[in-house]
Amino acid sequence: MDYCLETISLCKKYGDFQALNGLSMHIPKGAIYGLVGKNGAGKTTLIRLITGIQNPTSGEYSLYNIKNTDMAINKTRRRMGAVVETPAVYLDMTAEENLIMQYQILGIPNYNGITELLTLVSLADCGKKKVKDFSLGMKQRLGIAVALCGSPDFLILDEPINGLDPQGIVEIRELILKLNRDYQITILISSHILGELSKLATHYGFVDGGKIVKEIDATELELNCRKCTHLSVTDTKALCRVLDGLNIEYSLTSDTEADIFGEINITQLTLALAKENCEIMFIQKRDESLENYYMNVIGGHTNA
Ligand SMILES: Nc1ncnc2c1ncn2[C@@H]1O[C@H](COP(=O)(O)OP(=O)(O)OP(=O)(O)O)[C@@H](O)[C@H]1O
Repeated sequence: MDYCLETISLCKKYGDFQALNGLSMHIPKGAIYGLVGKNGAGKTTLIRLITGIQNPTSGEYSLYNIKNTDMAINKTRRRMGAVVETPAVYLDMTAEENLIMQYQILGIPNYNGITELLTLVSLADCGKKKVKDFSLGMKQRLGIAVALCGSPDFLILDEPINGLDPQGIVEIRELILKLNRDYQITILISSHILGELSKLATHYGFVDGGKIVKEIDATELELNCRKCTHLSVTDTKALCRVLDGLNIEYSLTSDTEADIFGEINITQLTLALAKENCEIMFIQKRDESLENYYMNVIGGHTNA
């Protein structure tokens, strides 16, 4: 497998505190890798190490097969863009000025790409506006544009949707998908908002107590998780008779509600229930699978 980033037993100590405790992870090229973990699990620490903001206490990592101890790592890091913690933007400058400044820092001789970048992050009409007047979502998108200035093929986003409203979340999601699909950018997203991650990620790493406790790709996760159809009916006894007759697995969750596992034919079920004078009041496909899976994986582990 061709990895964009591989870490081997990474450790980071802050004084006596072991923030990373032998973390090994593998991000395939082209992936959207969801780094999932509760507060304090070590996500930001990992990102600080791989972006070169801090050094590991022990262990190593390779970026595009270049080890962190290799002299070439600084050059290779230029293939990486990152938004760590809060977007690195200057509030008293306009969006355009922020991008010009980043171009200058990177030594890019002309500013031709700036209009395209602003368009890409849906800020084309706001280039001349001061960032202090931006919404949080706009600041986050500008932060991503700044991270994209050097045309990286690996983008790291630390909790990119924290604090955003639903519209802001959709805009960031669409941008991430576009960068991955149209620009072939590998993306690492740290988040604890599982429902949102599950709409994006092709791979997951579950981190707890400073180490990865499980890595899994989205297809494997799908196979491991049970989707269910949740429904509310007027008569659960009738529902049980019908489901038993159809040999369908289910679980009653209240006097009127049940979860049905596996694929069901809704028409067949509705007709069978009607014959028993039972009506369906409410029906919904549920996909809490990632959350359940996460709880099972994390269960039994505690922070170091
Ligand atoms: N500079 C530091 N000095 C001491 N301890 C630190 C330092 N930075 C982080 N830690 C501790 O290391 C642990 C991991 O922190 P980290 O920020 O990596 O977690 P996280 O998974 O990103 O959590 P969150 O979602 O809250 O940002 C935490 O217990 C934190 O208190």
